[in-house]
Amino acid sequence: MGVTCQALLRNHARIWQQGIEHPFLRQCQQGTIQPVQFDTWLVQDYLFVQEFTRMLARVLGAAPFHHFPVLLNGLAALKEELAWFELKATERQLELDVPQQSTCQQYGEFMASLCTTPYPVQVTALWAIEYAYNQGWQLPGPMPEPYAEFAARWGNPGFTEYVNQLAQQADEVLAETSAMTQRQAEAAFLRVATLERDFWQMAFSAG
Ligand SMILES: Cc1ncc(CO)c(N)n1
Repeated sequence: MGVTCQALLRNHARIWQQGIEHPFLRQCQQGTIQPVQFDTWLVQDYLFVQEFTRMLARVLGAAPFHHFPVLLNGLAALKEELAWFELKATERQLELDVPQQSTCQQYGEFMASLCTTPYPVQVTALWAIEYAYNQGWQLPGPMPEPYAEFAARWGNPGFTEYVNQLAQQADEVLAETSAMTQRQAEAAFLRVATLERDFWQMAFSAG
C-alpha cells in the first residue's frame, strides 16, 4: 500500500494528535489563555508565516502546472493573512520586529530544507502544515472573543476545502513516486507534527 495523506494520519494518529491538541488551544476556547501567551503566539506565528510564504513559493516552483491554481490561491491568501496579522498586532499594541524564538527558527529551517526534496515530499509537508491549523483551531469548538476570528481563520469551510485540495494534489503525486520518496514524505509529515506541538508549547510557556 502506498502512502496517502489519510494513511499518514491513520498510521501516526498519536503523534499527529499531539501536534493539533494542546492546552494553549483549549485555554483559548475556555477564555483563560494569558495575554502574554497569546501575544507570544501571535507575533511568532507572524514570523512563521513569513517563512511559510517563502516555502509555498518554492513549492509552486517545483509543482506541475496543473497544481498552480490551488497553490496560487494559497499564496494570495497569505498576502491577506500577513496584513491581517499586522492589523491584529497593532490592535494589541505588539512589536512585530522581534527575533524568532528557537522553535520558530527550527520550523523555518525545516521549511527551507524542503527545497532540496522531491515535490511529493514538499506538497505533503505543505498539506500537513495547513491541516494542523485547520484541525487545531476547529477541534476545541467555537471560541469566545477575542479568539473567535482566529479560530474562524483556519477553521472556516473555505480553508477546509483548500486543505482538501492540497491533500488531493499530494495524494496524486505520492501515488506515482518511488518508495524512497514516500518514506521521505512520511518523515516530513512526522517532523511537522512534532514542530506543531513544539510551537504551541513555545507560546504556552511564555511569561
Ligand atoms: C505554526 C503554524 N503552523 C501552521 C500554520 C498555518 O497553517 C501557521 N500559521 N502556523
